[in-house]
Order: sequence, then structure tokens, then C-alpha cells
Amino acid sequence: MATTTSTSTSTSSGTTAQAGPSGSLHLDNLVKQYPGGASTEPAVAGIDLDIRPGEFLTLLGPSGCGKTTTLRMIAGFETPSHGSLTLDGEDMVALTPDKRPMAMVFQSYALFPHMSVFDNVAYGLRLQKLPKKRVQEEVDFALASMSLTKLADRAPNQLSGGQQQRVALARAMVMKPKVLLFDEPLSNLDAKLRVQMRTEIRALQHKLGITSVYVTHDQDEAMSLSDRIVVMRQGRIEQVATPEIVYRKPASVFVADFIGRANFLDTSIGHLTLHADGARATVRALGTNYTVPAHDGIDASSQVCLMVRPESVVLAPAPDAREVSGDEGRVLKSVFYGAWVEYEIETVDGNVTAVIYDPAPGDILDHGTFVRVSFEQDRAWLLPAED
Ligand SMILES: Nc1ncnc2c1ncn2[C@@H]1O[C@H](COP(=O)(O)OP(=O)(O)OP(=O)(O)O)[C@@H](O)[C@H]1O
Repeated sequence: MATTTSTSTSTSSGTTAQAGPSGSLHLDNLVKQYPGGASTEPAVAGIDLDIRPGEFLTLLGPSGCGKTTTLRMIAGFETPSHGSLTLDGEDMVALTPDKRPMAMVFQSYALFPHMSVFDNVAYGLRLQKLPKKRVQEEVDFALASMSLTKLADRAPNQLSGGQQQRVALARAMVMKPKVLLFDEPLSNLDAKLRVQMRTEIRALQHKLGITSVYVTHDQDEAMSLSDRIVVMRQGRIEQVATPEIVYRKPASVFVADFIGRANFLDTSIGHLTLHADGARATVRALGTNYTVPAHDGIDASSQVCLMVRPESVVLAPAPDAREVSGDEGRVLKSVFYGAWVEYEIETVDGNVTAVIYDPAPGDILDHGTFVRVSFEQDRAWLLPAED
């Protein structure tokens, strides 16, 4: 494990590991119960995950759901109470963090304050007693990759937060780990820098092809960085899928609510059919019948709710409408954000949020305006209802 205090790329036999196309992580029923009494729920309550070589996987979820504990078990900073963890078939649980071919990037950067940028990045390689020339070459390359060459002689306290995090990244990548672990690395940076850094992290990870596990509670970060997202809830996995699937076909109301914004409309199933590309159900919503894609965990008698993302809501003029009924609703609120307008509309099924992108000049609906409200049925998603 490459951190400020230890090194990476050594295997259990103590030999130097070479970076390769491998990096297949397997978590099997991983449990962590912190000491604190039998009634306490485990922090991680049985996680199964196959992380593919070169994959960028993000653990996402609300505070306290067990993301960091899972990452720390992978790193070796926490010992699992139960379950197994292997990397390319080799048991990791038996190995101390310094023996795991992994490197971690922390939220706090964790740089040595008394060392220059160059020495911070060179630290792990020197511990491995690599020849001086090789250390120079490897560090030069890592610094150049992170646009840090000109800052090589500076101390960490002479750098901005973004630059310090770049040094931490360079220090991790120079060790050529099989797995890179990220613990909310961008949380201390301002919003603009976070966006810039995540682009850099993704580009670097693509280039190096190192299996990466990233912890965040920022859904934009998860969506923009990940090959797959693991949404966690109370120590368990709620869904593992690509960002698009997690957004369009969330496994639960919890996931739908956590990722992006959504309207949830109470409805019931009129008819349910199975197709090659999944289930479809006819439902009644906003005074109209729709045929919508449906979660495969529901049957004709399930209690369901319909997820409609705000950008899938369609508004049309309703000049003759005088009250909220059928598909006719009334604008309660409109907020202009420049690239889009957000409306809150009173409908027969409760208040609905609609987002209209690129509104025409002068085309913003006033409070009290009546509109026909519908949605793009292929973009809706029928889910099991949740309390
Ligand atoms: N060292 C510890 N001892 C006891 N309980 C702990 C310890 N570390 C974490 N916990 C508890 O385990 C649960 C999961 O914590 P964890 O830090 O893994 O969550 P998280 O999803 O990373 O949260 P956050 O986003 O706030 O960092 C929480 O209930 C937390 O209070």
C-alpha cells in the first residue's frame, strides 16, 4: 500500500510486483462489525463484488453507509470480521497493507511536509532500493504526467490544494500498483477544481489502466468517473451498474432518489408484459394511460411507483384549462437557470418538477399558467414502492 508511511508493489513473498493487465479484485461476503455490542448493525453487512481488471468502480452512498470501511478493508487498514478478499486469486486479508500491491489517495493528501515534491513522489521507490537513475526517471515521468515538473523542488505547504492532490496522485501512480484506491480525494477542493481534477483522474486512469476503487458521496463525481457505480445503503449494496443504468433503471426508490432528481407518482399496474428487452407495464398517471418499462422484480400485483425524471416531463399549452384535472396542471413556481428552467407544477397526482432545457427567449411560463403535463414514457421507470 503506497501511503505516506508505507510502500507498495511488494507481494506477500516480498518481491517487487510489476504492473500488468491484471488487477481483478474479488470481495466475497465481506463483513465489518466494529466492536460495540451485538445489537450494533455491522458497518458493512456482507458485500459481494467482482471488480474487473482496469475498471474504475465507485462506491457511492449517503454518510455512514459503509463506503470508507469497505475501502479500508480492501486497503488492509481494517480487518474484515467475515468474508474473503482476493486480488488476482491471491488472498489479501492475510497481508498487511504494506504487502498489498495497492496505493491509496486520501482526502487530506497525506504528503510529508518536510520533503520536496520530488522526494515525496520518490519516497516509496527509494524504500524499494531502486537504483538512483531509475528513481529519477520514474519520478520525472510521474511529475510530467501530472504537470508538476516545475514544482519538483517546492515543499507541500508552497502548493495549492489541487497541486498537493496532484502530488499525491503522482506518488500513488509511480508505484505502479495493481489497484488504486481513492478516499474522497477531491472533497477539499473548490467546485471548479474538483471538475478539472476528476477529468485528470479519469484520463490518467484510462492511460494507465489500473483497477481503481473510488469512494465519494458526490453523485456527479461518481457519474462522470465510473465504469460502474456501487450504490450502498446501510452496509449493503443496493445496486451495481453503469452510470446510465443506475440513472435510467435504478434498482429501488432509494437509488432513484439518491442519483439525480426524480418525481415519484403513485400508480397501479393495469397490464404487465414481458419483452426481450425487459418488462413493460400499462399504468395510469397524470390522467393518461402510458406503457412504461418496468423493474423485473415486480409482478402484476406489486405495489409500485412510477419514476419520472424532471427532464422527461413534457409541457404543452392548455389555453382552455381552468382547473387542475386530467392531464392539465398549473404552474406553481418557475426558476430560470440560464440553460434550463425548472417548474413546479400542480397536477392531479401531486406536485411534479419539470426541467425544460434551452428555453426560447420570452418563453418562460408564469406562475398560475395552465399547461398539459405528460412525459416521455420510454424514459419513465416503474419500481417497487417503498415506505
Ligand atoms: N472505527 C470505527 N469504530 C466504530 N464504528 C465505526 C468506525 N468507523 C466507522 N464506523 C461506523 O461504521 C458505519 C460506516 O462508516 P463509514 O465511515 O464506512 O461510512 P461512509 O459511508 O464512508 O460514511 P462517510 O461518507 O460519512 O464517510 C458508520 O455507522 C460509522 O459510524
